[in-house]
Amino acid sequence: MSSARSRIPVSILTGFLGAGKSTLLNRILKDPGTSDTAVIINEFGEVGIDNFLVEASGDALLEIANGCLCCTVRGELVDSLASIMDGIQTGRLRPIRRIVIETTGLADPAPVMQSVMGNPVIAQNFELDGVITVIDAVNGVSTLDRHQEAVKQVAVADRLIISKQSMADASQLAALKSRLAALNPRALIVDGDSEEAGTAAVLVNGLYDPATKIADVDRWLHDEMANDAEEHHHHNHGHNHHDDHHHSHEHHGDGHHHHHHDVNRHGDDIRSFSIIHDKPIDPMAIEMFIDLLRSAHGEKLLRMKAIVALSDNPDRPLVLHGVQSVFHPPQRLPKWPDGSDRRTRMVLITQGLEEAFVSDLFAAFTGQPRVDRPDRAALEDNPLAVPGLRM
Ligand SMILES: Nc1nc2c(ncn2[C@@H]2O[C@H](COP(=O)(O)OP(=O)(O)OP(=O)(O)O)[C@@H](O)[C@H]2O)c(=O)[nH]1
Repeated sequence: MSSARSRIPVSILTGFLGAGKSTLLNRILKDPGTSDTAVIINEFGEVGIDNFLVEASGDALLEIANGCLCCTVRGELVDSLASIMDGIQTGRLRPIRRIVIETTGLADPAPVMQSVMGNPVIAQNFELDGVITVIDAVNGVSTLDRHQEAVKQVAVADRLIISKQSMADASQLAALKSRLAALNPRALIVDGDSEEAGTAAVLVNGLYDPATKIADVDRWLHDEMANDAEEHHHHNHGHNHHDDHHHSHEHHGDGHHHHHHDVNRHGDDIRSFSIIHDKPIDPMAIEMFIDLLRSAHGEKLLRMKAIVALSDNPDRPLVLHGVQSVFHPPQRLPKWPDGSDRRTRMVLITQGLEEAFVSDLFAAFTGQPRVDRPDRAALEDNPLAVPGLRM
């Protein structure tokens, strides 16, 4: 497997939090043209949720959890690719014709691309075929204004897929398109609602060619190469485990990241944490919890994903998706995806919003008493009793 012709193409699917990457991937994977495609998913929160929302089957799906592909688990990406290669060569895996890597919404795509292009062993067997970036038609422009990662994701793309067009108006869409054209004039723009967007062909882009991108991309990729050279000594950074029920992965310059270029990579105040709850929750309580969170701090809520056990019918969990202050209509699943674990699991990615605020609010609504915090009855009477809720 060392000749250039037999290298396996790798497509990177990226896009900001909640843009619609998993939704698109699910559609693409239904195309028979992807039957020999393996999928690597990187989950940013510490509770696996994406792995059962993406409907790939069996050994063709690998999940890299507990960290972000672009920094903490970069080595794992290389390991995953190596193990896929080994599996094919030893016959443990059926032959694979393409790999899709779905990055987290906050991933800086440059180091992910660099892992494929820059590692000599990996580059012998795999080639980066292209970057597909999903952009949400409703939140796209404001996301690009606020998040450098999103700008990078757009700038490096070979194909830009605009999702949620039916939810946007014509002027929003026009503004987004002109912004995209300025950032990346060469990328193909595809309507996420079109049939084309859900086909295997979308994954095929031809070799990534830094020379055809705007100058900034060259610089990021160049920076990553320089950083790689100095990174070899130290790339183990730990996670911040609080207690059994709340885990956080904080991306800020507090010493988690021992190599300087990772400091502030995701901005000072972006954090990810999860909430797990054992008992079914009253539907009204969850609704009020979401409403309060959203009305008070919607802008700071970069992403929320949850599967919730409701007390009215605990056999049919509720799936919640929030992106900034936009919440998609909740979906009631016919049954639990993985029979054994029926706990409520919630992953939040916030910017400038403390975990304690969210977990205290959740505790108040689910009847777990906390010292010095209003309980649910008090909150229903007077929502402004929540500390931090007054704007
Ligand atoms: N109306 C509409 N909704 C969409 C579209 N694409 C995605 N969604 C909804 O947007 C929400 C987020 O979609 P996901 O596919 O989970 O987004 P993601 O980019 O994988 O999210 P992360 O993994 O958190 O980064 C879900 O509720 C989807 O149903 C679209 O084209 N139109």
